[in-house]
Amino acid sequence: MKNKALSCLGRRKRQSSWAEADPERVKAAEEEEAAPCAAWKLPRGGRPAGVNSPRNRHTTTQGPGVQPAANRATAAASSHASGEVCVVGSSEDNAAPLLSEDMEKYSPRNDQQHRGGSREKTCPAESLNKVDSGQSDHSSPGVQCYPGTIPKLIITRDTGPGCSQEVHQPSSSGGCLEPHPDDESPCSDSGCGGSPALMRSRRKLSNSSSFGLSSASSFEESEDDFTGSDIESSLSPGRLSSLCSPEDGPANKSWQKLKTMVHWSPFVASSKKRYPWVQLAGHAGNFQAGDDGRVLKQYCECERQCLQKLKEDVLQPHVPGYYGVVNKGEKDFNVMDDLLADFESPSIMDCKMGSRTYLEEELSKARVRPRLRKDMFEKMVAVDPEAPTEQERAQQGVLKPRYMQWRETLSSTASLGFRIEGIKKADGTCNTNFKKTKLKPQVMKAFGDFVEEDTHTLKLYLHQLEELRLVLERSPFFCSHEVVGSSLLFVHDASGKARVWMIDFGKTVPLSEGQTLDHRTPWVEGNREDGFLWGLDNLIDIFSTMLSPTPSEEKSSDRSKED
Ligand SMILES: Nc1ncnc2c1ncn2[C@@H]1O[C@H](COP(=O)(O)OP(=O)(O)OP(=O)(O)O)[C@@H](O)[C@H]1O
Ligand SMILES: O=P(O)(O)O[C@@H]1[C@H](O)[C@H](O)[C@@H](OP(=O)(O)O)[C@H](OP(=O)(O)O)[C@H]1O
Repeated sequence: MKNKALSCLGRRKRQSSWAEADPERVKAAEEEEAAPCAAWKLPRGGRPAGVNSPRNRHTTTQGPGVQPAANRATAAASSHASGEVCVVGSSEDNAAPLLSEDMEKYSPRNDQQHRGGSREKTCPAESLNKVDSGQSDHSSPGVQCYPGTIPKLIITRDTGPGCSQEVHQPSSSGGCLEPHPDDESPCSDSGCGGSPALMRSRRKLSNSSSFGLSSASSFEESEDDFTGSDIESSLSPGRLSSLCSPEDGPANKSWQKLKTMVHWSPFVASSKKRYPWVQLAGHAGNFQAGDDGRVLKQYCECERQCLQKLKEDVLQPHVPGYYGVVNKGEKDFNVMDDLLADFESPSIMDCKMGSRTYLEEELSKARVRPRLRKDMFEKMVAVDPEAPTEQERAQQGVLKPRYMQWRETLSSTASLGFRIEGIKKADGTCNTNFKKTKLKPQVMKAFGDFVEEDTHTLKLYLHQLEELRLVLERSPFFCSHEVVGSSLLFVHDASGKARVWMIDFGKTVPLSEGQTLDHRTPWVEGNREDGFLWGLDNLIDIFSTMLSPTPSEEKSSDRSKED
């Protein structure tokens, strides 16, 4: 187990495509926003059970986070005058902007107890322990100053998809903060000072990343990325098929090759049967093939604890089965069910859940050790060259919370409580260009495309989501954990099966004894709410809307009844 910490530290993210949503589609979606129902055409189906159910308590685009977020922005704006605040996000964007003021003003009040819950070095909570041990008390709601230099956190002023503007205050530090390989939030690879950039830079850079391949990593190829040609020459059992989007621009040629391979040359991804393994999102190199329909995921203590606890929870049927830790080569892995194993040429979608994608402890850490992320700066520039502030440009780096918030407001995370990370369809095509998929009509289009506009599949998914919500609402595990960065994995195939599972517990951490979350209350730092159920409510609402007849369909149906 000596590599536990390293295994999480060493994770590396294959960058998503920079060539984001097709402007035509964005424009169309924006137009459709005005008439969302009409924008969506599915073969007509009956209104499924649960549609417009009173359970959908937060079924508007705005959701519960809007007002408080706006309030926070307003509050921050006034505090800004005092010189403590850095920048204020737009109140229209539904985001829950984290302000530097917030970072200093609030703190997770129950963290001491919370941290006691986790002893392992690799758990995010543990890294927070280290952070706080040398830190002054942040528990009072008054402005608490960390006795060091904290670069101002700059909040994206989001005026719509692809339209980022920032206002910024000069950093008190004035200088560039060097990334540091130490001080990492091990499990999450996050640390808000960022993943260990130096460590990362020692690794071979992903060719695929450079041209926008999203996250597809290799079985038994866990450390090295490969180019299209690498893959082509790797048509051997145990290799992973790497996928990218047809919209990825310069990668098109490689993508074509990959697509063809995926389509025609399935690899052995499991001894259970032959099929191409697909990793739609996440950190490259995190997965390897296991036996008997199982996969090995790079060890993370936090995730181990969750998967272990989930074996005893009502959520168990909705998460991958867990089979402990194995050591392979120099590394430890968590062994879990391969959720694709029982499908033939599955279509897969990964939706990252929640209104926030970083843990509260990551913020605490950022206060203590703010680190600039060059890789994140580059990812930001690739999507929107105008996004970084002058200062960030000068520093060629951004703080991780700033990047994460920018991603959240650019996509639907902040406004809907979930975002699409990637979609792979049965024909092998794969799209990970969803960074700017933010508006409901855009999301609906993506979902419609994913299910090939098949009402039956949509209904199955809706049913699964409603069932999952019921279970989540009574799950002891769920109410006692801050669930951040977890995804819903949607899988269906031509046989008529469609399933949804919850995956990725690398940033799911226990609350303090007796504390619970409802996962719908808007987040204010310290309350640890994650917006997971709010996002699920919105997902359910969207699936329901897609299955509802449009007003014109209703009219014509009324007319035919009259006739
Ligand atoms: N048990 C599983 N069975 C099948 N596919 C899986 C499973 N777990 C993960 N995947 C695939 O791998 C992708 C990434 O998974 P996951 O989110 O767990 O990785 P990660 O590296 O921890 O991601 P992140 O960067 O969000 O922390 C998913 O989108 C899915 O395609
Ligand atoms: O999707 P993108 O734009 O590539 O951005 C990544 C995404 O936000 C991941 O969720 C995050 O990993 P964690 O959730 O584990 O923090 C990763 O941080 P990282 O680079 O520090 O791993 C980011 O780079």
